[in-house]
Amino acid sequence: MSTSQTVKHHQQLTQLYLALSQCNQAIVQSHDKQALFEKICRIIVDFGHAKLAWVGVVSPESKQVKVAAAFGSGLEYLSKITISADPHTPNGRGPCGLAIAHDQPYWVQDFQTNPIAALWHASASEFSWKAAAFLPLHCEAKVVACLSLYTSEEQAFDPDTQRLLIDMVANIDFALDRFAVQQERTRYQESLLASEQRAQLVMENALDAIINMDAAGFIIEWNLAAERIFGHKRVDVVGRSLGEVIVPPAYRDAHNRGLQRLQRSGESRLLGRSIEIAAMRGDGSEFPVELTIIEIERSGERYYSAFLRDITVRKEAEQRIQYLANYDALTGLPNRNLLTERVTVEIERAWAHDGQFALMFLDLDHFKDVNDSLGHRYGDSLLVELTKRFQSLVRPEDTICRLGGDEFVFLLAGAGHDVAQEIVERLLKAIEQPLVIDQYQLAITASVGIAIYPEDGLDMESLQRNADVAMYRTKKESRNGYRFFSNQMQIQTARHLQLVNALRQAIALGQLAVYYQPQMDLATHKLVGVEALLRWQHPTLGAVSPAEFIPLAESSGLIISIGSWVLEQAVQQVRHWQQAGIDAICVSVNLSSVQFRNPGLPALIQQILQRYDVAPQFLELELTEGVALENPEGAVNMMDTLDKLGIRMSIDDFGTGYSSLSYLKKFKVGRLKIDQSFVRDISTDDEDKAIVIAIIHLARSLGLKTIAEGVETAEQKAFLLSHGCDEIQGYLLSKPMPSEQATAFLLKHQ
Ligand SMILES: Nc1nc2c(ncn2[C@@H]2O[C@H](COP(=O)(O)O[C@H]3[C@@H](O)[C@H](n4cnc5c(=O)[nH]c(N)nc54)O[C@@H]3COP(=O)(O)O)[C@@H](O)[C@H]2O)c(=O)[nH]1
Repeated sequence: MSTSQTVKHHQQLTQLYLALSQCNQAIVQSHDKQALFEKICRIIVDFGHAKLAWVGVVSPESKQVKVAAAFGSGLEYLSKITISADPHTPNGRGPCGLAIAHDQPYWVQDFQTNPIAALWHASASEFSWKAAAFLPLHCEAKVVACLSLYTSEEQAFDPDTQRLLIDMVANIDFALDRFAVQQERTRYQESLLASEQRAQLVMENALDAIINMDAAGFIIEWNLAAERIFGHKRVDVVGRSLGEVIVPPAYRDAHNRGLQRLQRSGESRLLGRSIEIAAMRGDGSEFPVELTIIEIERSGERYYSAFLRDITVRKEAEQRIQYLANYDALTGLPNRNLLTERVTVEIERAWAHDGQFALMFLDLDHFKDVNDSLGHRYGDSLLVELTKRFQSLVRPEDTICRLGGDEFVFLLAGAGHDVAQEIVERLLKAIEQPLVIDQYQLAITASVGIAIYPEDGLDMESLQRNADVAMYRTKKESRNGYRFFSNQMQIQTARHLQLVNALRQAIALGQLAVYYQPQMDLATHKLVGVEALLRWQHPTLGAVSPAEFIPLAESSGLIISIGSWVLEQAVQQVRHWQQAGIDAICVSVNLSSVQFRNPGLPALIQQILQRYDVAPQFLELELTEGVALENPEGAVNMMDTLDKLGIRMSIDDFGTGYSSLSYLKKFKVGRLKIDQSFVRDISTDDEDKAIVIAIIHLARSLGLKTIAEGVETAEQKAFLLSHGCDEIQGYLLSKPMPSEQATAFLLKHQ
């Protein structure tokens, strides 16, 4: 190198050192990379004798290099070019792109001729650039930008210059790292601030009480919800122990023990779990809360956040639901659910100690009448009043349950037959005492059935079923009384079930038949009628008595279809007889109360009579006293309607029931049938004689005829004739006969 060249080189290096020192000052003074890039470009041009310097930032996604800062001549050149760092595109394979892609400085000492810079030769000659350098800039060890500088001299970047520029770039890299750290720190601080502000907002607007404590359990934060829920102001509680402020005295020891364990071992059964506990308000009142505690570690210190929700309303609702699930809303008595639980406990107890207990079913007699006549309000009041009486009569260990309606069940703990009997008699006596509700004096009775564990059942279901069976037996036989369950009842219940099931199909299977028993006028000795009597011949059960199956047909509702069928058979039979020349015979058909209450009865009878073209006076309906007197007003109306249709009616089994003479006068009946129980011993029993004579006189005074049933002997017949009885029916004449036999009988005796 010549002397002049050496001097020039020396000057050039001096300039570059100056540029490096300026650059370092710029690094110290700049607060962000944009400002730094701008200063760097200016320094390189001003002190480094470059014609142009620019910094291009690489987009991580598109790899496009965008000018971030530039200084020097030929700035317009930068607006024309597109540079990329993607080596798959032509402008990505230039010196700038390669420097970025390979992460290495790229020195182009002959910029106007070097083929790598071919795309930029024209611009280079336009702006007289001879050499150029491209140096990747880094941030956190990644290439993020490129510093490009152009000189007017070829071969401008000798090794010393290159080293100085590389040092400069290393310093810029250091500055970029620092900016990144600062930026990250600023972002973190901003987000920390934001999250603290958010946390504060959440805390103050939370519906739940949020209480922060230090590790010793002293309150450090107390939000607005805590003020509202506990009735303590923040200023009054911060610094105080949580236990002292919100834990009721009864639980404070336990709270303190838990806190000590937490301090000792860092463990608590409460941490991170949600539990329900009792808390205390400022006024000392206790209330239930749901509590969750979490642990927070801040700068090596442990803190605790307690979240507390007032669950008073929820607890009350739960208690109400629990109550409704187990108690009857009207009387407050346990319901079936609770009874089941208590019976289960009682069974376990009795099983373990070889003990016993009683289950008692109580059903009020004719309670429906109270509801129907006075309204449900009175029905309800009656149940409530009776409940009070029951409660005063049982022992504390007993359970009274209302199943619904007028059905009560008593679980008499440890009670055997004698205790149960003593209690039920007390109860029945108490029920009988009239109850005064408003202006009404109500008299009611009850029917009770009792089953004893273990003889009448080992489980709730069988005890309940058997007590029910016994109760129904009481209802059927007497009402206002009680029965203990017996095996006989069980057998009967099973038979009843069997009969009802068989009866359902009896008509369809042709098992039913109507028999006819003749009736004779005592004065004329002429046959005046027949009674239609139903017979059931079952293939395996044999002949089933109507005395047994008619009540079952009534209680199961089957009597409606069976009764209609009997009516139709009887009327059809009359038609056949009339066609056969037997024309003065009236058929009497027994009518059950269920049929008699059916408003469709008159229309049904009319249809049947029309269908067989039989005049109404050839049909008589036999009603028992009970049927007629169950609802006398309704009976009078029904009888009036039937009477208007020309149908005859009689009162069956007269004398066995309680006859109201005032109603009897209003009933449109033509005959009273003297019950066979009075006829049976008429020759020997003076009382029966007197009753029969009285019935005959009564009938006569009301303008009614009398017919005696069950007449078996000539003696009975003679007695009845001598006392003015009009007609007789009984084995003396004939037993009930099937249709053909009855036809032959009538033909023979007419
Ligand atoms: N609702 C309906 N009830 C009916 C119907 N068919 C019959 N019944 C009722 O069933 C009860 C029993 O009837 P039954 O076994 O037929 O007994 C009747 C006669 O057979 C019997 N009787 C007749 N004469 C004598 C006699 O001289 N001695 C004697 N020991 N028994 C005799 O008496 C019963 C008469 O019944 P009733 O006149 O109706 O009181 C019975 O209550 C029938 O009413 C039906 O279709 N529907």
